[in-house]
Amino acid sequence: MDRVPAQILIKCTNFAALKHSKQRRKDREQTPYINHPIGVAYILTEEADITDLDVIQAALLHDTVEDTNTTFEELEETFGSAVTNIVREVTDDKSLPKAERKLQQIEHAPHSSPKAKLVKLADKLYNLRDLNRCTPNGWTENRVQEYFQWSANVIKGLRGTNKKLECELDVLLKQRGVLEL
Ligand SMILES: Nc1nc2c(ncn2[C@@H]2O[C@H](COP(=O)(O)OP(=O)(O)O)[C@@H](OP(=O)(O)OP(=O)(O)O)[C@H]2O)c(=O)[nH]1
Repeated sequence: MDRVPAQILIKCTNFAALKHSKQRRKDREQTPYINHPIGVAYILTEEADITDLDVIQAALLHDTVEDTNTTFEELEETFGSAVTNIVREVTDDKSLPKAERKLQQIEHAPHSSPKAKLVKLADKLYNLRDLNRCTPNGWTENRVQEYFQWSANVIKGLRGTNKKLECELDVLLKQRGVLEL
């Protein structure tokens, strides 16, 4: 029997919640990590009017391989290749040194698929808003500013994908006086 959207989305949400269950965000309140992927999916549905189920599923699952013991094979078996390939596109290679990883995001952004670009734009929007809400433990003001600048360089390669998300990001970048290099 065909599964309806509610079943598909709750399956993803439950999978991500179990995988991220022991993780917390870096903010003072140590917010449960799952708030982030759910928030990214929420930005896509509520602010960007995205209804594509593959995109919403990928948003819910986008940090499972990068930040938990989840493998791409596990995602393929559980959610299929369309969703897994989007997650693959937005997953950093954590075996690389951080500077290299950050550079790769800038380089890969313009070559991503439109669906992966949507997830990336919403991910960046969530993280930049989060930085304005609360500075992560141990971050200096300079590190926050550097994160905004680096994000602007990634966002440059994602443009032409979704007007609403890009406008929201522009407001945040402008407030910080950040220009795209
Ligand atoms: N703003 C903010 N970010 C937090 C918080 N807790 C965890 N993060 C995560 O931290 C990452 C940014 O921190 P960095 O020091 O630059 O990167 P790293 O954790 O990957 O080494 C983001 O990872 P990411 O999702 O992989 O995104 P990206 O930075 O690679 O795009 C973000 O989701 C928080 O409280 N506030």
